[in-house]
Amino acid sequence: MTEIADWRPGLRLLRAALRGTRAPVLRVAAWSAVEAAPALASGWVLGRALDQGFLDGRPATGLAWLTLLGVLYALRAAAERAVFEPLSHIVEPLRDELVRRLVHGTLYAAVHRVRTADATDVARLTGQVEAVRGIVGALLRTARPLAVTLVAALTGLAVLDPLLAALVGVPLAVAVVVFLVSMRTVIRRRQSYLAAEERVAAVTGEVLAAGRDITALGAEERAASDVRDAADASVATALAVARASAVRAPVVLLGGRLPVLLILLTGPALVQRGGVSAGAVVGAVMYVTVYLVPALELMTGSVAGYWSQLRVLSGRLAAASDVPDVPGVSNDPVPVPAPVSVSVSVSVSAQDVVAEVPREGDLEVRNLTFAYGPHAAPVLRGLDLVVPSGDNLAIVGPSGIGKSTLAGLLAGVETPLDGTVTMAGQPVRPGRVALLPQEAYVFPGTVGDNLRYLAPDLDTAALDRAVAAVGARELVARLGGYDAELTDPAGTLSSGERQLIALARVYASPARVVVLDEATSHLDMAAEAVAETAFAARPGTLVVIAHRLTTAARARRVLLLDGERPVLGSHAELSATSPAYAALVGHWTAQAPRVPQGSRAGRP
Ligand SMILES: Nc1ncnc2c1ncn2[C@@H]1O[C@H](COP(=O)(O)OP(=O)(O)OP(=O)(O)O)[C@@H](O)[C@H]1O
Repeated sequence: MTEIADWRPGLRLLRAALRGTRAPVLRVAAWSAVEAAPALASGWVLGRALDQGFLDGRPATGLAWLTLLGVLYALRAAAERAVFEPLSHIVEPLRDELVRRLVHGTLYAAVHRVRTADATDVARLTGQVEAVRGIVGALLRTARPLAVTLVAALTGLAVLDPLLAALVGVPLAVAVVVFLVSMRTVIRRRQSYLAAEERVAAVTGEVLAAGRDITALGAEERAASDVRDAADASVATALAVARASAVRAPVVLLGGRLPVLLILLTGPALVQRGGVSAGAVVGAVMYVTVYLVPALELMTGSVAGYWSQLRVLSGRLAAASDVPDVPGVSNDPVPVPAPVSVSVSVSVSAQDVVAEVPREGDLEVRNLTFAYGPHAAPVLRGLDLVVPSGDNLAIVGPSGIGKSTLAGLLAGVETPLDGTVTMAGQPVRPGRVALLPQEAYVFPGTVGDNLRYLAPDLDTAALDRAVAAVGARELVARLGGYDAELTDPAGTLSSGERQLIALARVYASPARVVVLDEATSHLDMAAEAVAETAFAARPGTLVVIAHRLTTAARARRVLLLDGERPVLGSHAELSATSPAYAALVGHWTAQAPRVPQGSRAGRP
């Protein structure tokens, strides 16, 4: 048997989603009080009209009381009209907030793989949000006046005559208890019904999507019987819900009709004995027939249905929008996911770097913090670093630690979340610093156009020197010289050839700082050595994201990004002092030398 799902997460979700609607809720409460006025006063006023007016031979007094009743009804009509506007201010934001939480929770689940989630889920769940919105709206329109009516009518009855109130109250209380107990069964069966409905949708979806395969395998019978079984189970659960809901009839009989019968049977005797007036008996009957019975019918009918649906649906939405609490991070109003990327807190020690006094042309990094997105964990945090003009710095570290991110920040193509990257006191910007990524871009045009892209006025002699320096002379000659047309560089040049052209282009550029982010990865080791040595000898600063031991060994200094504290030093120093660096060197050494990937002759 299905267990009733815990209702609390759903309730918490609804409460959280309704936060911020205090003002309209207060307005609804105020109008509800006005709406309740006739239910509170009607039986009592009718009793007075009879006892002090019509039965006492003073019809004018009786009419005056009835006029008061008319005024109360007019007020209620006004209140019923006025309450719609604040109701919409509760229900509409509820929908928006639920959708927001749901999409967030589903994205979180997809990113962190804590639950299976896809776009279909979001679509299905947003449909359920619409249902919840509709139900909350309906409950506010029905259950709210029902509750105030019940309370008001019972209060009015107790004031009118405590004995008659007891005659009504006892069977009513028993009926309410019976009803609440039966609600558990209704809710449980409704859960089964919802699950069965979803199963029908799932099975039907599978069969429709696999139609061709089913036909090819001759499995039509099997598929049809799967769908039939699911549909039969759904019908059975729907009938079970209907049977459980049928308890409403005895509840209304017990809590509504029986009290009327009791009043009518005992009323004349009570009046004759004295103490209870005829007006009070008529007033009590009015309370029960005009207010309590319809309220009970509503409570056991549509309100019970709405209520059980709301419990089931909000529980499901709560599960789908669930995002675990991250300490120190608020899930509300904008929930923050746990870190997606590998994060590292980077702070190069003062002795290592900050002691260097920056000079003109130095690249200066201060308290640099960067994250991909406002809610992602920082990839770099609090990094301080000075790269002196003319330096040759290799950045090393495990994959995903943030080397390329730092390269982008040094070149000014990424914007820090906090802190600065400056040259001569000015924030770096692309142009003064050239960043060469792993994927070299060669565009259709002449070889010369590509090489002069960053230095359009460069003379041929200077271009020759750049091409020779990075080791691209053979390639340029093979392509037909500077005027040779490259119509489809992506298709005709290998990755290594494209890297050589890009290296020559950056070498020839006026950039004072060059950042090579694995820009020689497709060259063989000899070609890489030529290019890196050329850049090291080039006036200006060189920063290389290193993927080989040789690159780190060639650099003047090495910045190791790993764990909480990055380390800076020469290759020899780090090899001797940093276990993490020694481990990385060991890893590089163990790797077989790469097969040349077409730096000169080879094609990918
Ligand atoms: N555009 C991006 N959006 C979100 N996260 C990113 C993005 N680029 C990188 N990251 C994440 O930031 C972290 C650092 O990435 P980065 O590419 O800087 O590392 P890396 O040390 O250069 O790695 P590798 O050596 O594999 O190139 C990684 O966890 C990565 O998944």
